[in-house]
Amino acid sequence: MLANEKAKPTNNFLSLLWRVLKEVNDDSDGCGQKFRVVVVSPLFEGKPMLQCHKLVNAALKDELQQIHAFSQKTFSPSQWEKAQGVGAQSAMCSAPGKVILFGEHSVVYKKTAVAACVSKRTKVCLTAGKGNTILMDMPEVGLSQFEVELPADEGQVKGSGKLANSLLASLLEDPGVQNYGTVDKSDGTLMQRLDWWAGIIENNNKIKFSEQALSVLAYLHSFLTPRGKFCQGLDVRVTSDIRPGAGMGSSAAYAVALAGAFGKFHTANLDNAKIKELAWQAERLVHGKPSGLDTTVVCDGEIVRFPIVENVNVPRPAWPLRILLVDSGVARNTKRMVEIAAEKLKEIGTDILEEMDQIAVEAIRALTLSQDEGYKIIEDLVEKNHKCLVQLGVSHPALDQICSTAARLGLKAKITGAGGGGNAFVLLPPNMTAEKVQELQTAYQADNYQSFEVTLFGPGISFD
Ligand SMILES: Nc1ncnc2c1ncn2[C@@H]1O[C@H](COP(=O)(O)OP(=O)(O)OP(=O)(O)O)[C@@H](O)[C@H]1O
Ligand SMILES: C[C@@](O)(CCO)CC(=O)[O-]
Repeated sequence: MLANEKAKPTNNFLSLLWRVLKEVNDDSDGCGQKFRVVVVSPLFEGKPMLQCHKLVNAALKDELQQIHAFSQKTFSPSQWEKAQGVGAQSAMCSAPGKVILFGEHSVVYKKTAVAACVSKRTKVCLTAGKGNTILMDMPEVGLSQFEVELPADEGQVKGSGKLANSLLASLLEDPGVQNYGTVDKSDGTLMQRLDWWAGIIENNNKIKFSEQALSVLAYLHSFLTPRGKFCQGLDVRVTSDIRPGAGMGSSAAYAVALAGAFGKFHTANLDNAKIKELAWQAERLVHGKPSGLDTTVVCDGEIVRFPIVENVNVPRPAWPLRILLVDSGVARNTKRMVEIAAEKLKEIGTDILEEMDQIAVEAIRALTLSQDEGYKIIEDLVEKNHKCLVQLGVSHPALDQICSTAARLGLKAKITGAGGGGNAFVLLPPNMTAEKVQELQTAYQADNYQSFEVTLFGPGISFD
């Protein structure tokens, strides 16, 4: 049996292998003692086959004692790509979610923000499909086995024109788009392709709340396919453990992974700057006015200050920066929340944006200080930033309740992301014990809020 996501191995040995293997073939009829495996690792780069096999055998020394038969094929990533014909056949890319520590909303007005990526990820797999069918699986947004039959040849690509024109009006007018070499407003073929996709979005009754997701796909597909064949079947599978619309950057992770996967599929060798640009454009379809913070942190990983200041990196603090994410369970959409903040700013004036900028700048400084000094400052800034977000009108009674519970227990909390629902985070003291964290979580559970301590920092975009 060829192992795939559905047939994910359950016993310990196979689960361990799963992280490094491309394929596990269980030939044992269920007894778990006979396996053929394919291992792809950068450790094999430049090494003879025998040496690679020895590395695998050494890594699995204990497990191999319990197995009757074990055969392996080893590849370095470049050998694997060659063997697979990647670029023509398949491409995979994943990106993490993020937590905005300070500066959401004010960053839309070019004020300073700081965000870190988290260990939860979204993965996009593209595989050349059969015939002309595009098959999409995006369970996170309720699209499963969504099929689009492409015309047999390019000459038959004709659209209705309505939605495509409005998409194009907002996208192609932007000078950012022009930086991507293949986009040319006067390119009739490109316009027709986008128009055709837009027609599919408008006319298919299977698409309800997930229009945005498909729009993003449509956009990227249209823009990147000039490098490939437009009328070509494709399986698109998006898997994710980031809940959409909860402030954890699901749309950025999706957009970055999609841009990376399409770039790879068409062997376009996009660098991170191009991937970020494409992902930002895709986010424009979802948000309307994204700052670029989310796509930047999700692509670059670790922790970023935004807008980027050249030669200024934000290092991870030398002490454990710990947060508990608490999900209000209230759905909202970022685009609407950005509009609400904009309306509020007209009413209360823009001085608050300067205050929010200073909070983020001070936070970046505090992260470089010692634990005792830095943590105290960060605590204070969490409270101040949350108050500003409340003034901007992007809180919600559930988020207020989450922050009051934290306050009752002597802790500081704030909205993270667009607000209006989604998550808040509670800043955890660096030395807080597991029992105390559990007590806090139990308090949230009593109010029906799910919570979890999230792992901050770590890698951004990945093609493994
Ligand atoms: N796994 C996914 N598959 C397909 N589309 C997704 C996926 N995750 C997110 N999206 C798209 O992103 C939209 C959610 O974006 P939105 O900006 O409202 O929330 P968010 O990114 O989770 O929150 P925030 O921007 O505050 O961090 C979904 O409606 C969908 O269009
Ligand atoms: C609300 C916002 O600041 C963050 C959403 O994660 C919007 C943006 O930066 O684009």
